[in-house]
Amino acid sequence: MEKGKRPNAPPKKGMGGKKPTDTTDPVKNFERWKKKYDKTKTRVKQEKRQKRKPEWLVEKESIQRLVNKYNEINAQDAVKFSDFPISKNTLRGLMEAQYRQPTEIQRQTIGFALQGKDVLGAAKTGSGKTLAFLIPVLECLYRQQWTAMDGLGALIISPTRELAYQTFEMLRKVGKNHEFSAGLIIGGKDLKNESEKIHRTNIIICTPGRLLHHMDGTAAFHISDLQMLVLDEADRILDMGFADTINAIVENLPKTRQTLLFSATQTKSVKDLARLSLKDPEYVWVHEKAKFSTPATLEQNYVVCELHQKVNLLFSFIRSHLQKKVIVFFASCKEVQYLFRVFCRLRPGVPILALHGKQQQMKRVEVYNDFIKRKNAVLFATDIAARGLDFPAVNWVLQFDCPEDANTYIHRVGRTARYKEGGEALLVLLPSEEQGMLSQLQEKKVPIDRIQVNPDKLTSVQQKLEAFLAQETEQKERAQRCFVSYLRSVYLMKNKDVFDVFRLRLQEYAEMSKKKPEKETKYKEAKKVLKRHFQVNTKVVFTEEGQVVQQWPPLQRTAVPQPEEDHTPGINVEEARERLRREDQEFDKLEYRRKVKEKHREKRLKEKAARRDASKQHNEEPGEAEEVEPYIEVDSGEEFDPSTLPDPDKLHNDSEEDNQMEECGGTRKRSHSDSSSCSDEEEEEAVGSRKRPRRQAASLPLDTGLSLAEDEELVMHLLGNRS
Ligand SMILES: Nc1ncnc2c1ncn2[C@@H]1O[C@H](COP(=O)(O)OP(=O)(O)OP(=O)(O)O)[C@@H](O)[C@H]1O
Repeated sequence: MEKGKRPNAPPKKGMGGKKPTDTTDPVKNFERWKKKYDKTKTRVKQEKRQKRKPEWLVEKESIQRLVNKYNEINAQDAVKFSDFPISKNTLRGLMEAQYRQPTEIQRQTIGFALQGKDVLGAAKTGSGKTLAFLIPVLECLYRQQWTAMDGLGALIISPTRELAYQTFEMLRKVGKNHEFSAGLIIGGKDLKNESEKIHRTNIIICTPGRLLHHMDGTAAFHISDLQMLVLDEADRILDMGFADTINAIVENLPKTRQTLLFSATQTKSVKDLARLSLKDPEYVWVHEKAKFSTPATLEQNYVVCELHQKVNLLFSFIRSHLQKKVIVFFASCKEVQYLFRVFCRLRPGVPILALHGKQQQMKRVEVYNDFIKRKNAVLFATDIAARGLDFPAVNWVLQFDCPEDANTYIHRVGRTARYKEGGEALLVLLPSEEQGMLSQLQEKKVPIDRIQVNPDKLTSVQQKLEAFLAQETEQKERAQRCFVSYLRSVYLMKNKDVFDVFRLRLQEYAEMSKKKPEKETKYKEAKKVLKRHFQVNTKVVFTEEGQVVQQWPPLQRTAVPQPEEDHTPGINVEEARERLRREDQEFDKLEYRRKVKEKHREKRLKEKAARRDASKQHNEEPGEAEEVEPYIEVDSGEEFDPSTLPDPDKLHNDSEEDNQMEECGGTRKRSHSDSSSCSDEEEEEAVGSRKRPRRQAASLPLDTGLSLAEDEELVMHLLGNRS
């Protein structure tokens, strides 16, 4: 008997009142040992068997285990990516790229997509839509153990090259542990090289025009096994005139595919596209009930500013935000090109970059990467940068020109305040645009306040601009074209409540200011400017015999007699301005007369052709009614189609900016770039209805697509304002 123990004391109770294990009973001990031994033996046996299995079988079994869990997915409870039945390879890729927890759109989409459903997804800008479709793409191909031999498995269509490039980079990051091949098929790259590789590519990220090109012309391009189609920024794809292209592409894809369609904004055309391309889709509209349609961390304001003060406002803004990263949006390529040059010369003290649709592809990528890397810089851009681009740490978005509509506004401001970060946005409105734009923004749940700018506090760059223009005829020409291009873009805007070219105060804008300072002051100012040694870029081309070749676009020939030579030192700005004004008037009148003549001639030809057709039809039997195809209509058709308008510069066969300064600020660097003018909807791959008339326009006399009376009204208005 043990010391201190009462003989009749009850046995001590363990947890739950169980009796303590009796270690003295040999039979029970043996049974316990046997059980453990059997368990270990089975495990070891299993492991051995597993080891003997070929790798593909092990993988197949693990895939099957994942697939079995698809029906149990509970998106509401998913906190980490690992809460979804996702392959180890994808999970590792996500972790390595520092993505641990899914965002709302990812949480709500991934489950449906894994279950094989079609999804129509919408969420605010910067909310992580890219991963919401990249993860299902990777899983879809992994599930099927897709290899290079299987060819194309997934197709991701983006509206712009930059967005396609960005998605490609993201795919490379999160998909790096898989063995799929991926390719970027966008315009501006070597078509032959693409064609050679295309049949071995499993995931293609592309822009619509280029894709159609390959579908039509590359023999090795097979899409019959396609498993998944993704349409990213679908509304933008349609806005850019790619509806027919997308229709043609979708028609050629196998019906058994899965389709995911994403956009930050929903439009009627997206719904039409969804109807045609998706089967019983799941609608994932993450922020449908949100109070505002823009990120909560974004602060938004607008200012009302007269047209002729806008450049001063921009300069003053940049000067007071030198340590920030800013994107400035303009309405057309011409404006970006012209103001980029002007601001380079003004040297605001921060690097300025320019991104627009008519730069060479290499240049575009270079600018894109450059802006990503910089801590403080200003990017002048057209709407090619408005959608989807994920530049890190952008502090400000300034909209120099009013956006086409509230959706474009939302996408533009979405370049800042991305994924939980903060950001600020400033919209510059003309007095005539204020009411119409504000009511649109309110309707779209955009919280925006008006702020006042004291005009006296603005730095005027007026004098400097005048000095540049007086120094450089070419620059003056660009300014004119920028002006016309701006007016044209305003004239072509559909929403006339906001954009009314006839309410613009053009005279002030054309002259920048009516105020005439003292003559002496101007002279002094011009001398000061000269002292600062502004470099003037000129390009002179010689023939082999050493003769100077006429520049292209042709310089505006002098239409007024040359004044006698002025021997005063420096520039007589007043005199130069007056002469330029008179030249403009004369030149415009001559041009106008020529265009009207052309127009009449063209009209006569058209009428003749119509008469010929009519008589032909009369002789023919009446045919059957045209078959109606279920294609998507983007526009109502009542509206005027701006794509039928040529760019005024196409008439000049614009190849002006060979020797363009592409970046300026701290360091000045010269580089070659092709650039001609375009407004930005003119992404050069646009092969749909928008592009073709444009190409023809380059060789035809000016056809604005408007009626003769409308043409005359617009031109008379412009001339009237300038005389
Ligand atoms: N789960 C996540 N965890 C952390 N960061 C994320 C996550 N998902 C996305 N991000 C980051 O959020 C940013 C925005 O993502 P993304 O570009 O996919 O947004 P978006 O919704 O497509 O925006 P937009 O509508 O402007 O195209 C990116 O920088 C991305 O790296």
